[in-house]
Amino acid sequence: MHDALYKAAKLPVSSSEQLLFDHYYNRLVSENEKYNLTAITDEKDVHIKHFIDSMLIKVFFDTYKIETKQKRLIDIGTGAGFPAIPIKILYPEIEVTGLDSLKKRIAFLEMLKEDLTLKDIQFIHGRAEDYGRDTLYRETYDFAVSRAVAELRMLLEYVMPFVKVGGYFVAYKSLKYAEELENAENALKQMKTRYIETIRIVLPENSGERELMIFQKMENIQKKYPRKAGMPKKNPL
Ligand SMILES: C[S@@+](CC[C@H](N)C(=O)[O-])C[C@H]1O[C@@H](n2cnc3c(N)ncnc32)[C@H](O)[C@@H]1O
Repeated sequence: MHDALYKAAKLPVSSSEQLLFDHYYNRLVSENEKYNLTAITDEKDVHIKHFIDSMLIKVFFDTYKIETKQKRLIDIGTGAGFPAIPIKILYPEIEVTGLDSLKKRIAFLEMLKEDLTLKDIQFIHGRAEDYGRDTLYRETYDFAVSRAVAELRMLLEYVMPFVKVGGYFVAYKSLKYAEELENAENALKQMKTRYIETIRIVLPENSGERELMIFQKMENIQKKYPRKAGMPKKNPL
């Protein structure tokens, strides 16, 4: 149990939720070799840098007084489930989708979903650029999140096609966020997205800081976006 860490981060995690995180930790470490999940394996570090870090979206929800009932959230490039799964544990009422282009990681997440008996969460295997054109997913999410996937100008083209008009994108970034923002002027324009602000949060135990960049989609985007898989990276907006 890592009660004190969660308290220090002002995260109201119950003892049953703590047990889920303990279980998640054990699975991450025991399956790491097979699925190539994380470079961080020290127990306390995983709690801070993966679990607590992922749940920092709470600061955004609280600051903007956002109602989370009957809302849908997608995590682009979720990897071993970050930030999607800790968000699901803290906000069970949110319907969550985790998308990743690595099939192995999706297999791990399916196993974890059973293990933790998580409900209303789905994992999809494929490229963001492909699913972003699929009408089952396009412009159907209230919130999108993404951590450690791509530079902002590429990331906006991956992510914003999924977000409803009026919905938010919370990009989990670090210190270089201002430089990335400067380079994203055209991407923001094409993605009909406005940058609102960056919320800076210090992690417990001197474990660094997190910058949450908040964006909002203002209008539908042109059908030609996202461009075909690989293009946003090869020729960023
Ligand atoms: C460095 S990992 C980060 C994983 C997780 N978000 C985290 O913070 O621990 C980046 C992940 O993004 C996925 N990814 C990269 N580009 C993608 C794309 N275009 N569509 C879907 N997934 C992508 C990769 O497969 C990988 O699992």
